[in-house]
Amino acid sequence: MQSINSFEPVICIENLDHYFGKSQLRKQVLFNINLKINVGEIIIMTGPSGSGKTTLLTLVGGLRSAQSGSLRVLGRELCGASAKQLTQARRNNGYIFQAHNLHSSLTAIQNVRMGLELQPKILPQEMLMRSQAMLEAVGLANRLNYYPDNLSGGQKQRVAIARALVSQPKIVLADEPTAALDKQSGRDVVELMQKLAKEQGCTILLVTHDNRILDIADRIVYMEDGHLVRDGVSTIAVE
Ligand SMILES: Nc1ncnc2c1ncn2[C@@H]1O[C@H](COP(=O)(O)OP(=O)(O)OP(=O)(O)O)[C@@H](O)[C@H]1O
Repeated sequence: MQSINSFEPVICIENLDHYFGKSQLRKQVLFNINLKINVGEIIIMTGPSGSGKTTLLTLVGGLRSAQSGSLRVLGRELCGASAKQLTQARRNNGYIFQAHNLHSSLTAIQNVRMGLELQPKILPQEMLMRSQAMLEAVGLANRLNYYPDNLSGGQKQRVAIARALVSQPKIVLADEPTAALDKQSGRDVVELMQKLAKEQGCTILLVTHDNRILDIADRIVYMEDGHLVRDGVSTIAVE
């Protein structure tokens, strides 16, 4: 197995194309994407609806197979990777989605604990302790045994963040994490992600339409019609 050295970007995308559908219905949705993301960077990917942001995020996350070009994540080539290799790659990632995807029949702490289920060799007691510590870190120490239905939107998204980060993933992939939140909750959630990620030294790739959070990024990449048209340092100020 290849391993990443400290000089290699965490995510290295070269000449990546992607197609959906077969034969006459085949449609190209990503065109010659090139992007390098370094350890600890927070990258926001933005651009119009249908421009290919989620497709690119899911490819990086090993949630779908890369077909053409090169996509190296933590030193592993995902283009042409087997299902087993993709499963392996997914274990290094934390995922946060717009609709938090919490299990409604599990309490906050049980949901967070799910984030550790795939990790080998963690004792049940340690799982609980780490889940509790993570919920404390996101300000939910007094909500450990609440079910999602009894939490606000912002609190649910904080549980989802705790679940994504409890395994101390090297990469966090977030798709519209603030879309369902009001302005203040959205800001709180991304600032929390930023703080925890900096503490853990993890890299964040975040897709958003939310202009109010662009300033948390180290770099913003802009997608249009399947092309990555801009890649630059964040200079955006929040009103
Ligand atoms: N499973 C799929 N099968 C076929 N086409 C798809 C599939 N998923 C996405 N597409 C198409 O690929 C293109 C890119 O979609 P994608 O969801 O990546 O865009 P996006 O920039 O994330 O959009 P949004 O901001 O609305 O979420 C669109 O034309 C979409 O219709």
